[in-house]
Amino acid sequence: MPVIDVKDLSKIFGKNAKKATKYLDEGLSKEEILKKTGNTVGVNRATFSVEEGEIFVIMGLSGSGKSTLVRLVNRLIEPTEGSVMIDGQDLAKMDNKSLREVRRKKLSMVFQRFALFPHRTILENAEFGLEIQNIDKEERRKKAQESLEMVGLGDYIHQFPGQLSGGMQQRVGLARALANDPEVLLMDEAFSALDPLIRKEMQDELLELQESMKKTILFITHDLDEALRIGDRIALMKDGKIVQIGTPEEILINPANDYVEKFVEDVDRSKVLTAEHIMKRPETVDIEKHGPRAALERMRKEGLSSIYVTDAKRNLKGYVTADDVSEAVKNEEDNLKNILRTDIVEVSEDTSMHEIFNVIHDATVPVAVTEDGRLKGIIVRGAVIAALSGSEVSLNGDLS
Ligand SMILES: Nc1ncnc2c1ncn2[C@@H]1O[C@H](COP(=O)(O)OP(=O)(O)OP(=O)(O)O)[C@@H](O)[C@H]1O
Repeated sequence: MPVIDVKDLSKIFGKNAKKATKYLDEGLSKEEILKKTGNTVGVNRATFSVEEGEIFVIMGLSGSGKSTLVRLVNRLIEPTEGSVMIDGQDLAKMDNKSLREVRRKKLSMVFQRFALFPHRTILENAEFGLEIQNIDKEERRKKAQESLEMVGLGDYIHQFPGQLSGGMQQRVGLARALANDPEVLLMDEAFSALDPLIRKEMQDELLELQESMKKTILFITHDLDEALRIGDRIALMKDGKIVQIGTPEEILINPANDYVEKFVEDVDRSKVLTAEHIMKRPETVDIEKHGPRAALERMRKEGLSSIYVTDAKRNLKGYVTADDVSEAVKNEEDNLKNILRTDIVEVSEDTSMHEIFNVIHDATVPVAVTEDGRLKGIIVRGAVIAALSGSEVSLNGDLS
């Protein structure tokens, strides 16, 4: 069951919501509806679900409806239509008390402007969420301190916000949200006020924290690079509508329409795509079963100038070239061992294209994708170039 399940969620601002909804059904644009009814379409029939432990990013330009959407998710604003389920519970069916409970215990919000109290210490700020839940002092101190330590502020707990840098203040905001130990973190442009370098640091830190804490995170941003960096999946919004939901790779490789394509046009693909997305199934021979003759036959059949060699368990042993194999056949050798070449660069599935590009740029050796020594795939030069330039190519199994 998804932790957050949103269906056909809409928000129309203004007094003529019914009429505006009708126009939406008729396919009128946000602008046309504003002209005709004076109402603003905040969110237009958004449907998505967020799985446990996932970082789901809502991304879009200013005014596309991100903040409205996140406020609908924690029901700070009432939807015009549609439903929000948190852990299978329908927010619309809750009375105020249960709603407050859900907001306090399950959902914690991290804001852009930190929203810290200037006259409270860092520790007192971090324990604020627990304080309003009437958790006793000792326990909330302990929890607040733990979460401050988690974000690397263990030594600053008695300082005041004004004594901390922007990045550190944002950590306090994060620690305050974490002290609640919520299931879901709602992060609304949480890093947008930070300098680019600090921002990147915070993104890294969030990803690192997430490795161990495995929260479900709904992250709002207008920054595409940020979305691509931290999102497991991204929902791209335009004029209140979600125009595409997908992993960063899906969005880059298969943009749903011209808008998305234009949007991602300038992205540095090499930083986002990894070996996994471009690796191909390799042709192999098994060194324990196949000699030069079998290898040669195989290469001729497939039109290859070289072929990978593994053992029966698919552990990568090396590769052999057609020339060497022909020679070995001529000399009636019965083993591939003597002609085995091992100058292969091994990468893992999550090695970035950027790194791979540097490798294939500098060397002519084949690149193999392995995991614990087992051959999972191969990287073909053409695929790297094609992926970086955004086009698809068809490939053969050649090593070059
Ligand atoms: N309270 C409101 N009353 C009327 N219109 C609103 C209200 N809140 C938001 N809107 C409108 O709804 C649309 C979506 O706004 P929203 O703030 O959700 O966008 P956003 O993507 O979060 O933008 P930003 O990044 O600038 O905050 C905009 O056209 C906005 O003008």
